[in-house]
Amino acid sequence: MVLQAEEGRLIVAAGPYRVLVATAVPVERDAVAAALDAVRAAGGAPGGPVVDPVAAGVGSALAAAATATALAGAARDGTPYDLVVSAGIGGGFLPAAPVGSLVVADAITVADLGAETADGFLPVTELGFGTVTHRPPAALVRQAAAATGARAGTVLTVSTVTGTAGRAAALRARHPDALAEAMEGFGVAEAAALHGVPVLEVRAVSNPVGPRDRAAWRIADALAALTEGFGKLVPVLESWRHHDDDR
Ligand SMILES: O=C(O)c1cccc(C(=O)CC[C@H]2O[C@@H](n3cnc4c(=O)[nH]cnc43)[C@H](O)[C@@H]2O)c1
Repeated sequence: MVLQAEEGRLIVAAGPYRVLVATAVPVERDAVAAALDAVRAAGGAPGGPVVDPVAAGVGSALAAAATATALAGAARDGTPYDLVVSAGIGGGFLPAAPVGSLVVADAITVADLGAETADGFLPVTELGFGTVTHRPPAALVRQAAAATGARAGTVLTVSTVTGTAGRAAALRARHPDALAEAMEGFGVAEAAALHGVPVLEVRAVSNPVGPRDRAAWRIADALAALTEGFGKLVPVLESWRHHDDDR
């Protein structure tokens, strides 16, 4: 039963399951909202989740702050979120993640939080601090990848967009399972972890990770892929529950 339906926001059932979708910029938020609108126009999703897309900002710090603020506000209002999704465009490592393809993170790893030494990069964990990887629920990742046709793998969070073949090779050498890089996932995941909420990251590939080539960007194609992918993800979010994750 559809209880409430608004532009850019899908509320299809009264249940407790609520999903916050944190994109970086408004065009990404709108791409997600378009998918939710399409689901609603097709008759809604009985028993489904409340899905709220927000533009949380570019970069890990702003994404973390905005996500934490949204989570805290919802909890304060008695409508806490059950899942956070970091969604948007990203760079894809070739050949595994070509432009226009979709990637679901089975690991959300910050690639450049640590220390540079004469012997190479040391992640912050080896300095005795914090964490460098958040792992989305495995069953949710499997189901999301199957439903959307996305590949599942590591999505790196970087502070600096990769712009050389050398940097791309170094990242792949350190993170052999990396399929994509973007700038917000780890911040969103840190905020979610702070609030005890599971996280998922979905990236539509807008450009290859490698030598800088602005002519090679396909942002419109990536946003279309994000909309299409999110439309297929909604039924997964409907059926998934955190306690299902040992399947
Ligand atoms: O100026 C450049 O060469 C350049 C290349 C790719 C992306 C940018 C951005 O400023 C976009 C940042 C924005 O989009 C996400 N994104 C998209 N592609 C990538 C990427 O290859 N590496 C990291 N982030 C990417 C990112 O999450 C930001 O929200 C500039």
